[in-house]
Order: sequence, then C-alpha cells, then structure tokens
Amino acid sequence: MSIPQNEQNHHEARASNDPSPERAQPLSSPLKMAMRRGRGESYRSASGYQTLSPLGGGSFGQVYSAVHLHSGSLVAIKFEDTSQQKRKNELLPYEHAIYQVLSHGGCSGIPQVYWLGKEDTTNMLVMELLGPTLESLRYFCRGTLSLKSVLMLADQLISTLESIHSRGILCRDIKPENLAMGRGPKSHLVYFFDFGLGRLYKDVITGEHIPYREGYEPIGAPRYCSQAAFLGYEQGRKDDLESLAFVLIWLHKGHMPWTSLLAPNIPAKLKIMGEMKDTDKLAEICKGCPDEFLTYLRYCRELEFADAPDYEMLRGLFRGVMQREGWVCDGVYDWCTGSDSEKGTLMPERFVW
Ligand SMILES: Nc1ncnc2c1ncn2[C@@H]1O[C@H](COP(=O)(O)OP(=O)(O)OP(=O)(O)O)[C@@H](O)[C@H]1O
Repeated sequence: MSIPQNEQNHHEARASNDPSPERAQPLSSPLKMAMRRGRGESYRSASGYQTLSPLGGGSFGQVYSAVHLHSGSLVAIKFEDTSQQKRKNELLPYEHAIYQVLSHGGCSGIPQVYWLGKEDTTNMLVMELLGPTLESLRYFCRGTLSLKSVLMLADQLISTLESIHSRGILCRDIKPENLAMGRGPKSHLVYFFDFGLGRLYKDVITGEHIPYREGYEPIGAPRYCSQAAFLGYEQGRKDDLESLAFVLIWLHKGHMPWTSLLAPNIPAKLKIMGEMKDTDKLAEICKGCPDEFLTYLRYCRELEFADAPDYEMLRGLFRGVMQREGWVCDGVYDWCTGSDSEKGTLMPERFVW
C-alpha cells in the first residue's frame, strides 16, 4: 500500500488559515443540488447509498450519514468536490490510503472504511458511522468533563495513538472535533478520525525515520498543536502526544491560557499563542489538573524528534491517578450518568447529534 505523493500541496492547502476558494467549494451536481437545499434533502448515489442528514463539514467537504439501501446498514460518507479544484491532487484518495495502512492488522479506535468511489465529479469515502465528537460531548456536559472521564479517554487514546504510530503514521491534527465515540455496543470506545493531515513518518520497508526539517507552515489546529508544529518544524510522534495532552486538558478545564486571547490580528495572536506554549509555561497550562499532566507534557518536550515515546509509562501516569482516586475504568462517562446536570440541563445549540 503506498500513500500518494501529494504531501506538500496537501499541507499547504490544509495549513492555511485563510479561507481560500479551495477551502469553500460548492458541491458538484447532483450532490450540489441536493445538499444546497439543506437539511432534510437526501441524495441517492449510484452505488446504493442514500444520504440521511449532514453530520458536519470541514475544509474539504461535507460529511453525511447515509444508509446502504441493499444491506440497510448506516454509514458516514465524506464527500469531496473535485470539479473546481485547483489542487493537482485529490484529498479523499489520500485519506483513504492512510486508512488502509491503519487498518492493516486491525487497529481499534479507527473507523472502518468501506469504500472509496467517484460519482460525477465528487469523491466519496464511505466509512463507519461514529457517535458524537468529544467536542460535542464537552458542550453537552456544559463545558467540562470530569477528571475520571478524561483519564478513561486518555488511556484509550494513548493506546490507539501507539497503534497508529506503530503503523508508521502521524495524525498531526488531533483535536476534540476529530475524536468521536463509537455507536451502540461500541459507544464506550473513542475513535480517531480525519487523517487528511496524516503522513508517514518512516519508510514502510526500511523503517527509516523521516529527516528533521524546518520551515513549514504550521500544521494542525493552532489551539491544540504542539509548539514544534506551531513553529513550523517537522513533526514526530512526540508532537502527536503533546497535542493529545492539550486536548485532554482542554476537555477537563474547558479553557486554556490562549482561550479568548485578544490580539490586533491573526499573526499577532498566533505569535502570542506560540509563546504561551513555551516549556516554562507548561505549569500554567496544567494548572487545575493533577501533576501527572505536567509530567506527561515535560516528558514530550524532552523527547528528541525521532525518539520512540514510552507509551506505557504515559498510560501508567494516568492509571496512577485513577488508582489514587479509587476509580475504576468502567466506561461510565459523564454523558452516561447525567452528572453534568449539576451544572444545568440546557443542551447548547452547537451540540450536534
Ligand atoms: N465517520 C463519521 N461518523 C460520524 N461523523 C463524522 C464522521 N466523519 C466525520 N464526521 C463529522 O463530520 C465533521 C467533519 O469531518 P472531517 O473532520 O473528516 O472533515 P474535514 O473536512 O477534514 O474537517 P476539518 O477541516 O475540520 O478537519 C466531523 O467533525 C464530524 O462531526
């Protein structure tokens, strides 16, 4: 399995913070017709899928829930319009290739991908339908998740990240909007999805690590990416782990030092955000969380670019907190028990599910 060599264009397109025409394309006909009419309308593809409702949209397309008319199974379909694309390379085939590498040997915590196809000028990636994202659930729980929920998630997420890395892939876009719970019997499992910014960090045959480079545009969501990613350095496994720590802290506290940051313009804001991620500011970022979060982040910062992280040690840090608190990893999260009701019962509008 090879990954298309569209890395550079891909990064440049995704890394930009400006809403360029490439990032806001209309869907092509006949999808364009169906989707422009908004919620409630559906499109039946020649391959036998009928869209049900929009699940979300991102820089490169729209995602819909859909039913496979022959089997009745529910799926999610990610659409990419290629009709007005100025880029040479299409993105969904790239993401599909990453999923195929990840599915090798079975990787839990990654949605199954069923089909990649093209109808008219629209690429379609058909995959396992997931439940709500962690960001939706944070909203649902009135802005913060309990320490116990965050620690249970952390345990699974570190393990899945270890599996992803063991297949030679970096995520480079870990954010609560790209992490979702499963559905039905898998509703206690958390999944990574959206590998549009993923890349191979080692040669699949020789196992050789990619060389260190600098001078990239920052890659990933500024709020959660590592400081090295922010500074445009080539990312390694340590950067995914650092990014994951920022996500966990965000889920638990509902704010970070850079939340609601005021600055005269975006470059100035990004510069301040980058400085706020300095190693001597990590204690400030972790304020309000058990010391183990700071230990975790400091460990990530001490790793060299190509170092293999000690995932077991990191899991052990959080398991130690669970033990100290007398909690067991029972899969009962805040949203299962209604424990957020102490904070109110309103469901914010942004909660989508
Ligand atoms: N398999 C899935 N099951 C359920 N919902 C999904 C699935 N895939 C994507 N979504 C929903 O669609 C949204 C956008 O999907 P995705 O992140 O893959 O698109 P994107 O264009 O790469 O977005 P971005 O540019 O924000 O990273 C997600 O935040 C999620 O709400």
